[in-house]
Amino acid sequence: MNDIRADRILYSYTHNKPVIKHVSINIRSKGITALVGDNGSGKTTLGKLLAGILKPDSGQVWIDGLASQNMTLSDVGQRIGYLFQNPRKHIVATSVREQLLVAHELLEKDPKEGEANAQALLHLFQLEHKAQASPYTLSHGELKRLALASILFSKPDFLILDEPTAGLDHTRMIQLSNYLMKVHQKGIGMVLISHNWAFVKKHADRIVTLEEGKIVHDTQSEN
Ligand SMILES: Nc1ncnc2c1ncn2[C@@H]1O[C@H](COP(=O)(O)OP(=O)(O)OP(=O)(O)O)[C@@H](O)[C@H]1O
Repeated sequence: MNDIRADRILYSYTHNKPVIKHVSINIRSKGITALVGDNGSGKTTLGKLLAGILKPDSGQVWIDGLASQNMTLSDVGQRIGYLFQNPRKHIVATSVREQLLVAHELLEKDPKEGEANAQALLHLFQLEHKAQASPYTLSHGELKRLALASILFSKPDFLILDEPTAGLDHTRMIQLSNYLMKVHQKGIGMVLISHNWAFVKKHADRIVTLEEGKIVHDTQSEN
């Protein structure tokens, strides 16, 4: 996948109150970029704009060379996996296993291949014992892992993860770290939106700081 590029994007939820103010940024498709900043500085909004979930009021976001305005959610979903801050937003099925397979079935792909992929992800995210359980009975950490697994199921080229460590205990956080490193080694770049400084320092090769809807720092990390 090519880089994601934002050109002077402006975005308001409420008329004339922009929360993203003429932001330009080029996100390298193989890198790990952290978006940091205070609560309300616009990180989630910028993440959704870069993911093509929100469309800018003015300016342009280019995803893999295509203008986000002209892309459907399915177009962007095939390229970018977006993890919502609230993992419940991902749940569309009545069992953990089904949650992973649902996109595959919708696309009418080979069931055997889907089953093998689901099994591998359940194993990786230590959810095998919950395969038949309802997603609504999972703990927050389990739900977060399921949400990540369901994003990765469709093998996106790029990930945008909004607060991936929130609600995870130390052990789960280390597991997530290890997993993201494996994903990155496969050439998948990501944007990490996070308040977890240790996590950001460990993974990001670039740290972009937002303040009131503007980029105020953009630094390469020592990684
Ligand atoms: N759906 C919405 N409707 C109206 N205003 C919104 C909406 N979502 C966010 N905002 C406002 O937009 C601004 C930026 O919010 P955003 O969630 O992007 O910030 P953030 O940096 O991700 O914050 P946090 O660290 O708390 O997650 C805030 O002032 C917020 O109140």
